[in-house]
Amino acid sequence: MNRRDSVGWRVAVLGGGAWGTALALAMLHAGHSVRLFARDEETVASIRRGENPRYLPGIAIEPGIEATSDVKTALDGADCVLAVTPAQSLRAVLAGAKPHMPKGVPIVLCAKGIERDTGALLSAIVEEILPENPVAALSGPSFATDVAKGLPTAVVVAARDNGMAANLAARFSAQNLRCYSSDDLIGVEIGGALKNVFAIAAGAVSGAGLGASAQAAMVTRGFVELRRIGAAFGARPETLMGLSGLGDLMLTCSSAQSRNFAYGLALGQGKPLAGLPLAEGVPTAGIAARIAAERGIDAPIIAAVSAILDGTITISQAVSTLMTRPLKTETDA
Ligand SMILES: NC(=O)C1=CN([C@@H]2O[C@H](COP(=O)(O)OP(=O)(O)OC[C@H]3O[C@@H](n4cnc5c(N)ncnc54)[C@H](OP(=O)(O)O)[C@@H]3O)[C@@H](O)[C@H]2O)C=CC1
Ligand SMILES: O=C(CO)COP(=O)(O)O
Repeated sequence: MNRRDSVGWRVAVLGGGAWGTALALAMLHAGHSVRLFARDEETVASIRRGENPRYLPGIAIEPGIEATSDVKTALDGADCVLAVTPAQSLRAVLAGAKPHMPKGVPIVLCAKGIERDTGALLSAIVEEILPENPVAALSGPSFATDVAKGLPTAVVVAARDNGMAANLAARFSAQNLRCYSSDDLIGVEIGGALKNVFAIAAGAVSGAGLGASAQAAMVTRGFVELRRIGAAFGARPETLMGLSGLGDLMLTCSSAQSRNFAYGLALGQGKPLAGLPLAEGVPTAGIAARIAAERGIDAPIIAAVSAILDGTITISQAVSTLMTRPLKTETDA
């Protein structure tokens, strides 16, 4: 669909954090009416006042966004639902929303992660809890503050059905949000989930003062691991070379604006980690390491990040282990 043909939808956003609020603004700017569900009354009250100081300080929230702490109200009459809570709480949020979920409307995953306890991709959770709703994912290089400020970026919207992906991409696109479409749902999910693990690693490399060369080498070899795991899940290589793999990796592995990078930075500097903002790569590292081990996928950087986060090895031990692995050709599988 050409974006000119799209008419305003009623979009429900589940999640009143940084990304939920930024996407609510983006949807408003794309011509939709928006209801945002936040479980926290104070967040609802702030958004109604025109701000979300806890999650998006300094950003004005336009009055068109209707905030509510009642999920039924948020979902009533929705044409489309954006799921924007952390990956580890998606299951609980969808279970709470299920009795009020309009039948057949697309659920668009905007979280990035793999469920820690089950190894499930987020699309599998939607399909399990809401089998009557088609699932899509929106991912790519997009810091919430950038999008909320209306700075330009490009993302990808994926669904198994190409027509649905193209329809959603057309409807979500606005002057400063260019949405590409893809039918590689799994590829888009894997790219977004795993880049967070390498963003933590990049931050740790920076924080530990290992140098820009080490950082570039680590991100490049991390991308090899991302592609290996992606291949095992059936992701297409070109998807992982795109916005949701390489694009998001470039963004979050190079900027302390990334919460995952900032988490790694603190780790590398030996600073306290308690109280830092959400870093999705933390739970995803552990489960990704387990998945790689179980499937026999060589992913030493993911294993190292997981072990560092568990406290079983130090960063310098991890570096030593990675640097003394047997030599091989660069393109070995
Ligand atoms: N921020 C960003 O730049 C981007 C984030 N993302 C992804 O989006 C997802 C959400 O991130 P983000 O919005 O930034 O996170 P935040 O930490 O900013 O906000 C999380 C929000 O989810 C809510 N929440 C958490 N658990 C539940 C629950 N069980 N039920 C209802 N609400 C819940 C929180 O509510 P409460 O305040 O009550 O705890 C809060 O409103 C993550 O997967 C992230 O990787 C993707 C692209 C960009
Ligand atoms: O995914 C993001 C940007 O695309 C946001 O990354 P962080 O969660 O690391 O801030």
